[in-house]
Amino acid sequence: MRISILGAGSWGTAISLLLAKKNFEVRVWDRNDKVLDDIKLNRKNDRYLPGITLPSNIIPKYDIKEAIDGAEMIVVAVPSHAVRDVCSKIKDCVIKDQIFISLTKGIEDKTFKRMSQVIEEFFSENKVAVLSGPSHAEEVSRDVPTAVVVASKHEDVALKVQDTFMTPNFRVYTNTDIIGVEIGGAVKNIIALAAGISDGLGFGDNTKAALMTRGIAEIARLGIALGANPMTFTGLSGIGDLIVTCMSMHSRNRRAGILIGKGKSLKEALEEINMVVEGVNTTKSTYQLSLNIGVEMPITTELYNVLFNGKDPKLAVTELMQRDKKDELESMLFNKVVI
Ligand SMILES: NC(=O)c1ccc[n+]([C@@H]2O[C@H](COP(=O)([O-])OP(=O)(O)OC[C@H]3O[C@@H](n4cnc5c(N)ncnc54)[C@H](O)[C@@H]3O)[C@@H](O)[C@H]2O)c1
Ligand SMILES: O=P(O)(O)OC[C@H](O)CO
Repeated sequence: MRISILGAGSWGTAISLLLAKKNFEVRVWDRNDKVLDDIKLNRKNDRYLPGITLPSNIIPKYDIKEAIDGAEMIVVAVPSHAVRDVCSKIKDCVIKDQIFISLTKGIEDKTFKRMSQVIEEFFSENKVAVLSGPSHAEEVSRDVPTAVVVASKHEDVALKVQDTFMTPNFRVYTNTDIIGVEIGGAVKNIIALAAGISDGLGFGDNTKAALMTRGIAEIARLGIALGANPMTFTGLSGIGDLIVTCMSMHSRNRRAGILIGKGKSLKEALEEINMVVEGVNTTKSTYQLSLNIGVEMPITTELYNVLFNGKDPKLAVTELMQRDKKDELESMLFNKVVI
């Protein structure tokens, strides 16, 4: 089988390697020719996944149309702000049997669409799946045991993707709740940024546990309001991805947060990380979405003010701590409005 990967960043490259080890023909496209040159000439991607050798059945393609030609699956691995543009580049050459798999974690600015919805807007006749869960590229590329989830409205597609991606060290579960899987994967990046800020400010494990627990409560509140199954937030793309992103030093979101907590500006932090920090754009879109649909998201709101209104992170923490007194179970009664 031929599989096309659009985006040779860390995750696109790690997934290319996983699929290449399964002997698929993997065609990789990236907008950055230097990355493709490195794969072609040196069998490496030093910019995004240093120290990993890439086999010869990962074939770099400089022309995106050539990259998707004859592919049974098209894997979208670009940052969320680029998904619409990439879809528009291939809109005239996709055929309806090709399955899309989104690896991207984000909510589009202004439209508030999940990534699978952006893809479906262009390719309404194609089936779409989403692969998400706690999975840092650096560990997957070293075959560290990892469990993820594939979600699709179409069970046959979820099962096919599960078969295609599963390895002895990469365990893939299926889930039909694509809304919950995408909201969990996108919004945990907001909480990971906040957790990093807490670490950077020198707060402790108690603070981070509080952020994570109250974080999953607000992620679930939003997801359920959008029609997700509450159980999804107890799973790999809910609490699972939240744990790995808030705890791991591989996480770009957490690392950016640490830098901000230590006093760097958002711009300085992003320059230092030099890879996509999805939580920044997702904070903007999610904050606006939560206002639009009336879902209370206090951590997201405070982070929005820190990132975009210059609020002192310490004051944000103080204000989170001093909100009105609450009953825990009542505060977790989820909004039933479905939009
Ligand atoms: N890195 C991980 O461990 C990991 C794991 C799971 C999911 N993800 C998700 O995968 C997505 C991609 O992340 P990544 O870690 O591979 O990012 P990255 O920063 O490592 O690489 C980004 C890639 O996207 C390309 N790109 C950037 N802007 C573009 C544009 N405007 N048009 C086309 N291409 C563009 C870059 O050339 C680069 O190849 C994100 O949504 C991320 O949340 C990442
Ligand atoms: O490095 P991050 O923070 O973008 O997180 C990567 C993945 O989403 C972890 O599952």
